[in-house]
Amino acid sequence: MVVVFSVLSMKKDRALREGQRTWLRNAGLGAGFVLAALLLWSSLGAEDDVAEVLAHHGEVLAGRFIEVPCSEDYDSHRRFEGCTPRRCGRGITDSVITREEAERIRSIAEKGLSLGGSDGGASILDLHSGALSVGKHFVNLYRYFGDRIHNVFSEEDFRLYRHVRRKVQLTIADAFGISSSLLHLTKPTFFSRMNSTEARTAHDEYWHAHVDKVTYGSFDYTSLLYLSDYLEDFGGGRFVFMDEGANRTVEPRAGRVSFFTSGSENLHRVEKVHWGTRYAVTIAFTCNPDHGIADPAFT
Ligand SMILES: O=C(O)CCC(=O)C(=O)O
Ligand SMILES: [Fe+2]
Repeated sequence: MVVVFSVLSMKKDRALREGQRTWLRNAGLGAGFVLAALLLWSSLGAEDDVAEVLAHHGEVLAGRFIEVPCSEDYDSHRRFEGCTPRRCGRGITDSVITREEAERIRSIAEKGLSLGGSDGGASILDLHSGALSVGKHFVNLYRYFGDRIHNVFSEEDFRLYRHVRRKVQLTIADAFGISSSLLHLTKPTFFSRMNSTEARTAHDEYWHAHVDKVTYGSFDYTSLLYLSDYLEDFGGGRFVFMDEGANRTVEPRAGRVSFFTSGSENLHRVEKVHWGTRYAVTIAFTCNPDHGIADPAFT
C-alpha cells in the first residue's frame, strides 16, 4: 500500500515537473516571439509611425493652414517687425502652381541634374549659385560651362522660376498676414532629386530630422514645391512634421506647395525614398534684407 502510494506520488511529481517544463518552454517561446515581433515592429515602424496625414497625394487642396505656436528661435535673431514670424504655422496648397507649370519646372530640374548627379541618393542643383552635385562633390555649373550654359538653360527657364517664386511669395505673405514686399528670396534655393541609391557622403543623407532656421540660418519661411507624385513616381519620400507625440505628413504631389515658418516649431524630415525618383524645389524667404538674393539668372 505504502509502495503503491509512493509510486503514485512519484508519477504525480514527474507529471508536475514535466508540466512546469512545458510551461516554461512555452513561456520562453512566447516571450521570444513577442520580442521578435517588437523588434520587427520598431524597425518597420520607424518609417510607418505616421499618425496624421495633412495632405494626401490624391486630394487637390485649395488651401489648408494649420497654426502652431512659434518657437523662441526668432528671438535670438534680429527682428523685422511685420515680417519675422509672430504667428507660426504650416500651409499646403495645390491651387497656386498648376501641374503644367510643375512639369515645366521639373524639366529644368531634369535637364540641369542630368549634367551631374551624386553617387549617392540625393542630388541638388542650386540655380542661384550654380552648385550641382557630381559624384561625391559639387561643381559650379556656371563656371564649368561658361557661355555654353546658354545651351543648357533658356531665358524662359529663369522666367518660369521667377513666376513661380512670385506666386509662392504672395501665398506665404497672404497666409501669415504680412506684406509680400517684406519677404526676400534667400539662399540656398535648389532643385532636389532623391532616389533609393545608398548614401555615399553626408550630403546624400536627406532623411535626418532638422530645423531649417538652424540648417540654413537665413530662412524665416520655407517653401517646397513638389515636382513628382508620391506612389506614382516614387515610394517612401513623404515629408514629415515631427510634433511632440505625433508625426504629420505631407504627401508630395506635382504642383503642391508646402510652406511653413522655418523655426523649431516645424521640425521635420523626409522619409527615405524606397523606389523611383522624387523631384522638388526649395524656395525660402528671409525677413532680413541683407540675406536676400536676386532671382537666379545667367551670370
Ligand atoms: O524635399 C522636402 O520635402 C524637404 C526638404 C528639406 O527639408 C530641406 O531641403 O530642408
Ligand atoms: Fe528642411
